[in-house]
Amino acid sequence: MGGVGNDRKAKAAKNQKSYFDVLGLCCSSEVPLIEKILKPLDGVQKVSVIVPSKTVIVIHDSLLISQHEIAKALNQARLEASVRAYGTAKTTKKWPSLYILACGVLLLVSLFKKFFHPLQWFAIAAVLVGIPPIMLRSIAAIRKLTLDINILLLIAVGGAVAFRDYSEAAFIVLLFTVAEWLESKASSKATAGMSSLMSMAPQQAVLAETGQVVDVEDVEINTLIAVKAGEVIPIDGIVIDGWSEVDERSLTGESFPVAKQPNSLVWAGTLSIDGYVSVRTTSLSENSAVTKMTSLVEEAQSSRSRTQRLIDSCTKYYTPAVVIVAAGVALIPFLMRASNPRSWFQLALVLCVSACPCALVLSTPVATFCALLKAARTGLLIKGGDVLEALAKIRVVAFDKTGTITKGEFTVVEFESMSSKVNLHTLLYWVSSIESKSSHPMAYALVDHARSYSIEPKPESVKEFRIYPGEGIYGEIEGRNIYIGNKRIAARASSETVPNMADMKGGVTYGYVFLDMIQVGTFALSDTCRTGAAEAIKELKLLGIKTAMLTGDSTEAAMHAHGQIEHGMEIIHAELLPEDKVHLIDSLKKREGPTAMVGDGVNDAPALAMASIGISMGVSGSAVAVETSHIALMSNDLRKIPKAIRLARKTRFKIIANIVFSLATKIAILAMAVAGHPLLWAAVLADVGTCLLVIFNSMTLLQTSKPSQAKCCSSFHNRLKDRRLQSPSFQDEHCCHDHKKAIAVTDANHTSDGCCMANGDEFGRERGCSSAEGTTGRREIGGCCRSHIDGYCAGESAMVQIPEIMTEWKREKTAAT
Ligand SMILES: Nc1ncnc2c1ncn2[C@@H]1O[C@H](COP(=O)(O)OP(=O)(O)OP(=O)(O)O)[C@@H](O)[C@H]1O
Ligand SMILES: [Mg+2]
Ligand SMILES: [Zn+2]
Repeated sequence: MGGVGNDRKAKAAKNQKSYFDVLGLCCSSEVPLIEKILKPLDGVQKVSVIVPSKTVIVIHDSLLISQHEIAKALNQARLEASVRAYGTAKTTKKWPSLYILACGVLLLVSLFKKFFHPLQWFAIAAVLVGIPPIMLRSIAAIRKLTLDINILLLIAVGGAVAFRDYSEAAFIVLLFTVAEWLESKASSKATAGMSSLMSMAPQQAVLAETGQVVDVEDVEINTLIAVKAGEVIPIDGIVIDGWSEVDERSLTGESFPVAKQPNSLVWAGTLSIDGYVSVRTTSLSENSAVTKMTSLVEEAQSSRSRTQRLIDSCTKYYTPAVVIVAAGVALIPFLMRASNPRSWFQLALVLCVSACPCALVLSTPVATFCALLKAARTGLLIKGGDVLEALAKIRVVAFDKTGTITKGEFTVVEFESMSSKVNLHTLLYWVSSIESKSSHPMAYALVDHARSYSIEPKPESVKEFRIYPGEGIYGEIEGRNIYIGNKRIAARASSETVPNMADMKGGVTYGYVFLDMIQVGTFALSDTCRTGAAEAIKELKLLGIKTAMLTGDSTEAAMHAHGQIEHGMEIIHAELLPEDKVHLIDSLKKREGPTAMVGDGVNDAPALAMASIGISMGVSGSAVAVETSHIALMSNDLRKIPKAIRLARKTRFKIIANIVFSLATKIAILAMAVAGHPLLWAAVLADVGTCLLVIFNSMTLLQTSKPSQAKCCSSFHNRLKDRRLQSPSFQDEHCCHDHKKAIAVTDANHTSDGCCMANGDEFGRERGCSSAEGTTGRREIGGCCRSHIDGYCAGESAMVQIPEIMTEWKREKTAAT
């Protein structure tokens, strides 16, 4: 490890990010308190508070202030803070504390005062046992000049005691402490989800050459690391040697293992199930996809959505206003010597308790948090509550073609020299050398094609290189000017009109090679649509959303892709320049309403930025696209898009329900109080009860919605875990049979699980495994023909999804031979 690594480490050690579990954080009204405590401290740079999971994240200079000092500062305000060890979820209080229990028992005893009057004093004891934490937090809040629920509650309890309603006072204290405990239990579930995101990547890596174990922060780019079966990959990289199956669920949400061989990309935080691989790292640990993902989820948490900002600014005035009114209600009749100051006083206390806006304040962030967490777990990175809100309103989804609807993995169908002066070998050498400087998906295919003729491209011999977006490329090699691209580049290179090749063959992308104004070559490329693209478009239609295809490719290629996705698109535009895409998105936005754009970032980053919501094809997409987009698909499964929209709509519904519910209860309690029934205990119950209900209502977003999928997958995972204990009989087939219907219609994962029987024609067509083949006795495994498996490995190279069933089959086969 060189000096750079040490420097970086020194820097990292200085600016530390620490996580604290703050159990005493009961509602958003305490956020300002925490900020007021921490911000003035020396060395504290940034404080973000995640209310739903009771987490405080502090970026601080570890030389100036330690984690423990920060925790201590929080604990002085009785916030029950503790430093969260890396990646561990906090241990939740399974049982309420002894104080809460004692408070409850004492209150119960006091209820027998009717039989023996002095028992009423037990209620006072109950208050005394239960109130200290509330009192201490109130003192801290008063010191920082903030008004929070603890103070309001203290006033209410004080009032009840003043009226000698000892049981009522005790009841309020008990209600509040029990509710707090329940809340912390509920939020721990959310925290667990969050820390499982955080702890995905291990902190140490094994160097492949020496076997030495080092901290991941010390591992530099291009270091060889070793990953054994059962280990989690520590840093993003590329497989150099070995073979393994990797469970990428943590990152992509896909629950099927992915086969990795040399040249496959692997991601930090994913689990190597079997085999051994050595990996050359391609990023620093702090830049790996999973680290970015967690920091984005965190950022999304601390950035507030529009609804939330609105609520926050309202409640800023609400609490003080209600407290002032309450004071007026209590004091004015008293000063005016009204006949019954007691009932006025009670009304004032009810008002006071109702001044706590916690349920309303929680209504958006908890729902947003749960939705974002749920999304992240399914391989969807949504950057913030605002995006979620906008997503629910989307009317049109526009798709880029190459690399988005199609895989962007071209194969060269034809490559011909058209001039007697240039032989094929030379032409391939020129073309591949120039193309090796381009990152267009077509370029990779052409370079590979040349390699298949044992021609090694030499990018260093290309003198001048230019990219014409939407047209092609230009390069000077060995003193010759060469243009490669579509009809447009042909027009640029020469004044002659080129023959329209699409008339001759159909449906593939055609290219031209020009040498000094003369056409010297043609080529034809083909690409296949992604699995699930057709389904995704159908789903969007069901949601009432229009779909559009915007492509820079030829009309023929666009129509060909359109045919493959069952003619589902409503709007198609081909032969677009990057700026045309931007204009089209703009006009779609004006004409149809909020428009989302899905792209891979090759030439469509400006369109992604113009769209109401830019969705990028995740890990395989370009880095720019992932940065500029609002949503990133961690796996390239387009079916995640309708899923995301459903989630967004559901979240919006939950938020509205939360707001209506929390406002309605407040209004009901206030109305009753004004009408002459000031029920203090009911006001407290309504306050803490709505808080809890809002949390539980939002947490239902975390649940998995499809029971059929859950069933099949969970049995799959159980087998994955202890597969060695299980007999290798093919229960998979069984599973697929059982879930046949559900799988064929709904489940994203199962189409790739090697179960063609269930998926019949569709599968066969997509994988090049016709049903005819299937029936001619080649169905060797789980009802899948053999050519199918090969098709898998060949077709999807890096992102192959070889299901367990196939591995097991392979293993059995090797055992047999
Ligand atoms: N490096 C290249 N080599 C050969 N042809 C190219 C190259 N780059 C672009 N072209 C030609 O220009 C056309 C338009 O390219 P552009 O990148 O705008 O769109 P695309 O990626 O093919 O399609 P989409 O817009 O759907 O992603 C391509 O279809 C291709 O014919
Ligand atoms: Mg593209
Ligand atoms: Zn409250």
